[in-house]
Amino acid sequence: MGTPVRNSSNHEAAVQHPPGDIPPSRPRAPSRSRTSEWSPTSWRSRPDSQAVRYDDPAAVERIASRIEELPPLVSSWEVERFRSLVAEAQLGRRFLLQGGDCAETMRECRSETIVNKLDILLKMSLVLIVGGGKPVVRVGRFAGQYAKPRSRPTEVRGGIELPSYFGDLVNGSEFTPEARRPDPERMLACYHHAAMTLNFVRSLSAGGLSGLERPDRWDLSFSERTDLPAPVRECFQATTRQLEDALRCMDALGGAGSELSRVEFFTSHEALNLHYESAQTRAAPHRDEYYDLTAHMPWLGERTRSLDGAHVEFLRGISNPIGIKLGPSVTPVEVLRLLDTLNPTEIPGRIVLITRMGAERVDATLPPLLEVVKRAGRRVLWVCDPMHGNTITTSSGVKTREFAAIVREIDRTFDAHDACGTYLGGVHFELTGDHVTECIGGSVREEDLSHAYETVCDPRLNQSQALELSYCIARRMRAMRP
Ligand SMILES: O=C[C@H](O)[C@H](O)COP(=O)(O)O
Ligand SMILES: C=C(OP(=O)(O)O)C(=O)O
Repeated sequence: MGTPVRNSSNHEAAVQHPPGDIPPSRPRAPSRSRTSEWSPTSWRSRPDSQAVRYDDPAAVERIASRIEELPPLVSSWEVERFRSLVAEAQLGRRFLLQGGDCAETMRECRSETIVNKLDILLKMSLVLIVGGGKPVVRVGRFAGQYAKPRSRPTEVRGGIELPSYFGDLVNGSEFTPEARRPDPERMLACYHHAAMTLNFVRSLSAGGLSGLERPDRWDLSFSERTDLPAPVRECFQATTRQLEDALRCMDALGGAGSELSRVEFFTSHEALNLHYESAQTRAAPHRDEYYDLTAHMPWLGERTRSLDGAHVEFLRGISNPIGIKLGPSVTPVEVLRLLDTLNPTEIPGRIVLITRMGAERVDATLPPLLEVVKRAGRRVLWVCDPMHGNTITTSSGVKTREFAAIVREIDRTFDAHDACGTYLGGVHFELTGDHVTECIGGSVREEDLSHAYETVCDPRLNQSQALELSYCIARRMRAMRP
């Protein structure tokens, strides 16, 4: 990592850590003195393939300075705790569940939407804990997932060409010149919406599992489907019985003390708009470490992982755990170079490699990556994102994903890890707790997509599809247990 250049305005408040919380000294962040200088703004000298073309650069600076003064959204000690959990997951002791919107919007910063999102993530995690047999680290794609990388800078509709929608942090999704104009004020508005979301998430999480409905009220009709092979159906039904027993048992114990009664959520988003990310990047008090305090886990996207690019430069200097998306075009050598650059001193819990190959390409593309990382003895957490490699467009031009392809990618990813002797330690989904019709599968057929197609970017799993997936994953985790 580069030598950090300190700047008096970007220090996290010098407060004491809460008693009993993770002390700041472990594990130490890498010394950054070996390579070139790093600062929260050193990314500005590097190419950024997704750079936003603002027409008022002075306004961008003004807004970024304001965000710099505002309180951080998360704290460095929460990030450290998260890192310690990721480190345990890297050793096979935990499983990470990451999920939320493709593109979070300010309009959907509503209590019902947030409650539903937490509810589905909580239910899925319960299925994985009880059915899969591992403690689960819950990570939301929320409270900051407002910026989207796009394949093309502009979009054409009816012969009119406008800038693409790059997420609410940048512009509006409506197809008008006014909405699509990048507006730096949106960074501040999104900061406020992230803060409101996080505030509500924190207060809901404090209630633990107490608000969770019992499985007998969940929609588990998928587990009765006669087209499921009998052993799968039996496994699903056994998982439901186990869940009911576990919750009854927890009630009897008063909910205290068990893994099931502790509900912790961490936040994540793609660290895409570096004006926003660097404005909230602070040095921890009395330490030579910087944290991006917009989220516990920022990630590097498939479109922004170029080794000499701005995003790699920014992420190499912060101490948060970071996700790295890996698509089918990445080479084993590139992966090793990313690890050398982003984790030169092998900090436990630092790197989460999120593979998103596409169901039909996993078998050819994943094993060489697993082998090279294993042979190099690098410590990473492998996570499967079965969404981004499986996007298709219907003949009427609607972006969707097939549930069956998503399950196939997960199954093949588990197979590849089994064959290589590596641990698949997490999954990453675009999902919502609402009853949308964006992905095909279960009760949603292609002709139903228009009923409740609400995403502003890519299609998300709905509540029942997401729940069914958690059963499929639990089944594979169970098989993987010694
Ligand atoms: O979520 C991922 C990307 O932002 C999204 O798939 C890009 O979509 P596009 O190819 O329509 O730009
Ligand atoms: C853009 C995303 O994914 P990827 O970088 O893998 O395409 C995403 O997860 O929002």
